[in-house]
Amino acid sequence: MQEKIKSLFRPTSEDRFNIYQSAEEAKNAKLRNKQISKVLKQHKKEELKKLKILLLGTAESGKSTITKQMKIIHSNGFDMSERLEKISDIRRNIQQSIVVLLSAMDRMKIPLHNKDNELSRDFIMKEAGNPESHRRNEFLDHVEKLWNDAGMQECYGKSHGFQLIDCAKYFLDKIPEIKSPAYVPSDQDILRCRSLTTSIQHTEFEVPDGGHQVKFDVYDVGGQQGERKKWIQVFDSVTAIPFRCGLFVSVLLFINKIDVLAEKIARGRDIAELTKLYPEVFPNFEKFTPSKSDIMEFLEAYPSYNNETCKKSRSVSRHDVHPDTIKTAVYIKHLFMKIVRGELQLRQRITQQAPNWHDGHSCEYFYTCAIDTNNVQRVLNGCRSLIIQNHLRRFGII
Ligand SMILES: Nc1nc2c(ncn2[C@@H]2O[C@H](COP(=O)(O)OP(=O)(O)OP(=O)(O)O)[C@@H](O)[C@H]2O)c(=O)[nH]1
Ligand SMILES: [Mg+2]
Repeated sequence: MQEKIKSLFRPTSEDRFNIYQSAEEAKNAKLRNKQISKVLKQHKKEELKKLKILLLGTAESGKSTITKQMKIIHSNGFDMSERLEKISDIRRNIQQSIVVLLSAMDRMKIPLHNKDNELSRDFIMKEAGNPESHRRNEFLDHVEKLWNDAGMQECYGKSHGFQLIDCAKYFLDKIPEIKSPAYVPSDQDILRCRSLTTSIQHTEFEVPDGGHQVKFDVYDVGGQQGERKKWIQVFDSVTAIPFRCGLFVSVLLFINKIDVLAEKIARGRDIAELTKLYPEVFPNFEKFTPSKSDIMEFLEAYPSYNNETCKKSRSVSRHDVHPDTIKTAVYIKHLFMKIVRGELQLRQRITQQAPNWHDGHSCEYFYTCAIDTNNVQRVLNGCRSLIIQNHLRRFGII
């Protein structure tokens, strides 16, 4: 389409001087004008049916996991070759996890319970820098022995105190299955697998809405600091005329990994202690008390096998959710909403450039657990209506 528009705009020699020598030339110019209007109209019509979504967030915040869920929910999911391709990433996740755990054991002076496993530890640490060793089953045999060691389990119990990827336990528990030559990663394995994004990933899919198909263009970018300079490229493409809608479209805040938060708190992570270390970033955490409606809203979003029962009873407590989990998630939500509304000053260098950057944005929040397809499906349904409404409003349709 863009090519078509460009070709129509390509100036002829008459256009350059804007002088029409004859009635014939004037007629031709009029005709081309008409063609341009027609193409632009058509383009606008097509753009109306297309919604561009940009997923932004820090590294490991779950952007690619949300994109994978969109593929599962709205596209055809993953075919066999895509599944098999994930095996080496999964094995790499296992290698990364066990090396981090062994280093932590060393630091915390936790010995291996079974002395025979020291051979396995030496093997793994010797191979730590070898990018190919995860491919060998011998490697996984050693990891399996180590993971079953009581000393290793003690170290894992203290893992809230050091940086370990979220999928470590999930894949370490699955080594016997992963070692099998018949292993094919399931949807859940793919969702759990960590591989950092280093280029802009573009996914398209269509969603039925009110009797017609709405096209979604989703851009997933890398969240690591070195990757963030690439974000501007995507902003450019979504804001360029006639894709201008991108810049002022709704901001949807996903407060993700609520299950990880719950698990860390259950394993002894003291959030009050943590927030005290960064009082400027987390002001007044200790004094904060979530309202009854805040609590109910969080519990409704929190994944559970009997969520329906919870919703019906409109309960403000649940035996499987620690009060600190609710307090922390709701606190984070309030913090972000204050920032978006401009009620809380961000650091100087951000506010200096655009003090009213939040003007013109609508911001909605969702508590999410990106590895849970039911949760994401519910959240995406809510987002879809909001995005479509804002989009139509922008084009003056409603
Ligand atoms: N338990 C749990 N794990 C999650 C959740 N969301 C993402 N993860 C895991 O967190 C890890 C990182 O997720 P990604 O989707 O790769 O993160 P990202 O934001 O794309 O990271 P970059 O590409 O580096 O910017 C993966 O192992 C995911 O399975 C969640 O809600 N709960
Ligand atoms: Mg990613």
